[in-house]
Amino acid sequence: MENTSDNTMRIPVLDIAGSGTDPTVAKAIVDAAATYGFIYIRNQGEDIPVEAINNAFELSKKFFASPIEEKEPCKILENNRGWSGMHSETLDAKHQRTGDFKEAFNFGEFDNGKAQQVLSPALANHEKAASDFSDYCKNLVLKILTLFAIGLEIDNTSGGSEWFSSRHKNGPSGCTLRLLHYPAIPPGSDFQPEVDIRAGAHSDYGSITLLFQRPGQPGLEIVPPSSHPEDRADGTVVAETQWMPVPVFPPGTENDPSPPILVNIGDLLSYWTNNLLKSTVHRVVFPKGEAEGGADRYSIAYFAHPVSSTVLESIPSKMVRNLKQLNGVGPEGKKAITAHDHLMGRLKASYLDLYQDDKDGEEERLKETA
Ligand SMILES: O=C(O)CCC(=O)C(=O)O
Ligand SMILES: [Fe+2]
Repeated sequence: MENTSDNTMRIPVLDIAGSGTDPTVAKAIVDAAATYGFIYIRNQGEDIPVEAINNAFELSKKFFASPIEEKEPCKILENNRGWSGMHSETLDAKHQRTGDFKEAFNFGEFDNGKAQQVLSPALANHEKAASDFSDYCKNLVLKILTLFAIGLEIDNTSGGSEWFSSRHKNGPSGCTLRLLHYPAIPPGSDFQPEVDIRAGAHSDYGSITLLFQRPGQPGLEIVPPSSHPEDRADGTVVAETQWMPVPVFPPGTENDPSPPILVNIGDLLSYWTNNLLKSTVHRVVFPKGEAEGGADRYSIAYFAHPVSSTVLESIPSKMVRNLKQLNGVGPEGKKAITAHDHLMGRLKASYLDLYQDDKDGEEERLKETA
């Protein structure tokens, strides 16, 4: 692990433009995912045009600035699509006194450029742009998954470099494009800086997440996997969780036309790889020392999931299989579950309210979204 002079660890910054199947880059990306669970992908516009990212953020601003009467009709449903208002989500219920200081809008998968859900007027006017952005994200995900398969040396006879990417294509999945808005604190609110948080500590659910941040809007923090008590080789226990800030522009990228895209591993891919790739806990905090009220923060996340019917079977990679006894996490020797089962398990744990009165209609709806 790379240690910097101020004793913080640095998430690696990789440039994968033009390196579709380069084994050296593939090894580097697997290493980063196994050590940190987070990777910066430098973005100079080759994989996702800078303009497409800027436009997506403009659309996000327009949507969140629109009146509540326009947002209400697209409120989030059991299918995980739609708008969730301030404090409606509590990502770390054990430690939060109130819900996250954020609102969000989830787009599910598009079908031929059309959203399969209710859109507010602000979004409906730019449906095609949102769909194109979602496609850019998906293509970058497939490229990264190809590099993972190469880096993990998946048997060629079993699918080789296509092993993950082929399981993320040609079928409905839980892939979600999420716009996020963390408003400045309105004067007179009962915001408590010591306890309140923009997004509580959590890990993501799917295979990988792409995260887009804006210049001048920091706040993301991670718990590096190596600082977990169980990972300490000398057996010492870390008394407090070690949070490490994740800058928007890490060293070397300051002059890039757009911040690097953060890629992080979700719970499903961590499970699938017997915890070789790490699903890292992260959160979003209010920047310290900011003027009272602070500033709005916007981010965009693309949560990639395998096709819902994908069986999370053992991965034909020696690197992964060698870990099967070590971590006690993973599909080896367990009843096979699908990507859909895995996602539903995680969603239910986080959104109890949404699923509580839901016993009867549940089966039907699960079939619809599967
Ligand atoms: O806004 C961010 O920077 C992170 C958001 C996030 O972690 C999430 O939505 O899962
Ligand atoms: Fe997250």
